[in-house]
Amino acid sequence: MLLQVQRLTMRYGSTEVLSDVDFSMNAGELVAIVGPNGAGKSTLVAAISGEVPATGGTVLLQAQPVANYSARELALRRTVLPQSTSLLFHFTAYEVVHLGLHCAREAGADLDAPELVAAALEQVGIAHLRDRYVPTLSGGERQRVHLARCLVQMQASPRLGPKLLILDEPTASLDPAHQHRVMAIASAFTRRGNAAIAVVHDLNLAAAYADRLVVLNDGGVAYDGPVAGGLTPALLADVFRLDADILSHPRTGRPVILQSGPL
Ligand SMILES: Nc1ncnc2c1ncn2[C@@H]1O[C@H](COP(=O)(O)OP(=O)(O)OP(=O)(O)O)[C@@H](O)[C@H]1O
Repeated sequence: MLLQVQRLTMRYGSTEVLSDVDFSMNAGELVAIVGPNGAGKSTLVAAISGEVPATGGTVLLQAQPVANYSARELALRRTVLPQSTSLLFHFTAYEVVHLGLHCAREAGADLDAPELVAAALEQVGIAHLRDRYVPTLSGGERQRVHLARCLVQMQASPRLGPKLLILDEPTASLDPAHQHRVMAIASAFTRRGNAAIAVVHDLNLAAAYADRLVVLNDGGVAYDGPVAGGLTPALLADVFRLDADILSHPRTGRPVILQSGPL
């Protein structure tokens, strides 16, 4: 098991945001985490990434508690694309993506860095922006620079086993085609023997790409399983207060959520 979240409890002050959450994933899976605003999705991924210590319970990455890894050891095993990035220093896109290699270089890895960086820029569709300064890029372009940085970071230590890509609302500032592209990149990453977690609000995007759906609500897991079983009108009504029908995509057979409005 690549990731095991065991009886995770997260509290801010006296407010309990997550209670006894259990959740695990294998290499090869793309898990979409969905849930209403304030359900605890970002809190869950912050605990999984080791950025915020668990109030209670354990998060195991490659069978070791995330709390036991040093920052560098964690950086070689998992990467996080946050909702927004405030790294606005005077670096070019190429230089920011290149930063993804630094943890591995210090660990003594032998890397053909320029090729890896160029391939990642190409993969996220911004090869033409490689020499632009990141603060001058649009929000969506910047988001793709950081996705490329994450991809490079996860190639930096091939000997350390399957990697975990954590995406917290990765598509928020992207146009529709790029939203699909990011999810397809995450999916391709899992097919190379890794795993990815994506927090997404767009249920259709989750339905189109995820292998598994985890629905968070009221501090706990309301559903954990195949996408098709989870996205029912009853669950959408209960958890999201949403009036919706579920159709089947005529070409892919994946669920399509037809939203009529709030309940
Ligand atoms: N640093 C903090 N201090 C106090 N409360 C917090 C803190 N961070 C988050 N919370 C609260 O914890 C709850 C869960 O927040 P979280 O950001 O994890 O939810 P989310 O599901 O990611 O929400 P959204 O969909 O709006 O991004 C919310 O009620 C939020 O107000």
